[in-house]
Amino acid sequence: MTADFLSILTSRPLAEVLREYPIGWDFLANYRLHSLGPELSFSQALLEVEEEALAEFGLDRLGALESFAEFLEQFTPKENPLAEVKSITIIGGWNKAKSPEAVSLTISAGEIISIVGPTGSGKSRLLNDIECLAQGDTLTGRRILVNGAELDDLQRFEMEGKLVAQLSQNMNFVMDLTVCEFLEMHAKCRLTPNVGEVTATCFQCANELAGEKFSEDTLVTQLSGGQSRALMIADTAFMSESPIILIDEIENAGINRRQAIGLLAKREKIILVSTHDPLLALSADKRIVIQNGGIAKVIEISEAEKESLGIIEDLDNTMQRLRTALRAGEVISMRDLEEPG
Ligand SMILES: Nc1ncnc2c1ncn2[C@@H]1O[C@H](COP(=O)(O)OP(=O)(O)OP(=O)(O)O)[C@@H](O)[C@H]1O
Repeated sequence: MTADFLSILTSRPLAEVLREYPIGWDFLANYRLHSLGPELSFSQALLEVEEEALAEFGLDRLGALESFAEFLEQFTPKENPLAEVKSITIIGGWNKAKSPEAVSLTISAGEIISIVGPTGSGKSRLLNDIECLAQGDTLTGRRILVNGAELDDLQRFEMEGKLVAQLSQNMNFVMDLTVCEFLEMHAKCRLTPNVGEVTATCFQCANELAGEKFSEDTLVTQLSGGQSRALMIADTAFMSESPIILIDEIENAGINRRQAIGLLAKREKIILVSTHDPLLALSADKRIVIQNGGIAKVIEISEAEKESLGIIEDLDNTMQRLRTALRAGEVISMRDLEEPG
């Protein structure tokens, strides 16, 4: 791969290389080479640079060429085979009573699956099995296939941590960055092209999801729980390469939950949401019902259930309105309950 970049740097005009790999400007700036002739190849342009100028950085011409090639290799996103995750399949294990789960469920990219069940029934356990790509070695005995195939230990090790992004209830930021700096840092770390455009989109989208607006200059440590969740959802939707998103409880986050889930699904990701919230449970394509540690049913959301979403949304809006009114110190009257959402 470095050899490919050596060949690019010796054959193609520098301007063209920098258009394709803008990160190269950082290297040139670091070595005070930013005013090299753009119409020449990097190796030709180097001939015009004083040897002493390079020696200052402990380099000769060949060293500078090799360093630039290595730099470009290091900071160029590699093809991500995980982006090609088209489906996962959950092969049932057993429930807490050791009865088998008679399930083989395939979930495709772009599908939303909700997971419902009583408290303590095993919803988070199912999310954990998916996150660790269980191969019959967790207490449920489940196996998770990727694109229909079992994973060997090496593939599992390579994929673990990259396949799945978890959005959990509590988001605590530890760095004192502004929202803008935080998004930019993420975009750069993930080698996202068009950093400015992506961070602007993320910011706008997070603000649409959050109940209360915040500015680009707000410190992330000062965001409310709901605002933090909204920021992380937008960040995951636009910048994360993980093809699977696991969401554990967002009902109390004070954000537009349906819009958030829809946004993630639009990015052709596999979404699993563990929830006690009827609005979220019915906004999915299918729902998994967990009982006593096992998958008891998989229900396809019917047209009739989808039709009921309008009424549930009205009820939900009424609850939101009451919350807002109570927070603002208002007194609730029967009219508040009757008003349409
Ligand atoms: N099939 C199983 N066999 C044995 N133990 C299980 C099984 N499934 C879940 N458990 C265990 O049951 C406990 C409760 O499970 P879990 O935390 O996943 O429940 P939950 O549905 O997410 O609860 P909540 O709604 O309160 O978040 C955990 O200790 C989990 O490891």
